[in-house]
Amino acid sequence: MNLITCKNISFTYDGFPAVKDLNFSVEQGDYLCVVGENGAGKSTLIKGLLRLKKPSSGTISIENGLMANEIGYLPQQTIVQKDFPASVYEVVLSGCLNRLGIKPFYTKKEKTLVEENLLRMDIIDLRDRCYRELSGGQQQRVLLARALCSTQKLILLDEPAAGLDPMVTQELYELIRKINQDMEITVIMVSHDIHSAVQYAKHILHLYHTQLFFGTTADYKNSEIGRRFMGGGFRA
Ligand SMILES: Nc1ncnc2c1ncn2[C@@H]1O[C@H](COP(=O)(O)OP(=O)(O)OP(=O)(O)O)[C@@H](O)[C@H]1O
Repeated sequence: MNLITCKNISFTYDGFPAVKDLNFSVEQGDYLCVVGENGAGKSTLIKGLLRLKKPSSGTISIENGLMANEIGYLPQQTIVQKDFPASVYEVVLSGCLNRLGIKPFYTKKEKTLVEENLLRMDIIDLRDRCYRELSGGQQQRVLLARALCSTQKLILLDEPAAGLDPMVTQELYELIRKINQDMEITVIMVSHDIHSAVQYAKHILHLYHTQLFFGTTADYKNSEIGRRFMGGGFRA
């Protein structure tokens, strides 16, 4: 069953094309990696899926009862975000904002959800620590727990492993795999790490200002573009 269907979507900035003619769909339970070189249009697409940026043409259909505010999002980390002066608990609790509705305060239900996700991400011991004092890997676990408070259906991750050392990166990918397999949450992840992308993802979307490939990971590995990109010798 499709969760997201994109038909002929294009995005522009001030009239200049950023990425165009994207046609792909994401099924419930899928794990899609969006790959491509710098400036290919990956983050722009993520902003489109989050409704932060409107396509200049084409349609994005969000289906199967998924509301736009039920998407968990782990943004690309900026210096400012890394320096956020709040406790781990507060950062994770803020992921429940979309559940508040007209309620003025968080209830036991949201607080229980926060505890569950702190446990799932193995960061319960960090709950009272200041977010900005944590290591990069710990910060990403906090942001994953926050994203899981926002959704039971879909998480979007923009370069979650950027700046992490190889061991912490592997641990993070394993956590994301568990979120996908054990919690049955659909994953859409932007990644520069093509080798891990083909190790974990079920589908690959390769962009370079347009769609160069969309299909299963097995087909991507056997494709000309997949072989070239994995070999490091890719030029569009
Ligand atoms: N706010 C903006 N204003 C103008 N142009 C932009 C803006 N954001 C992105 N672009 C342009 O849109 C194109 C796609 O950028 P985007 O950030 O989506 O690529 P990306 O694949 O995510 O790159 P990276 O891997 O470096 O993060 C690029 O040509 C970029 O210069």
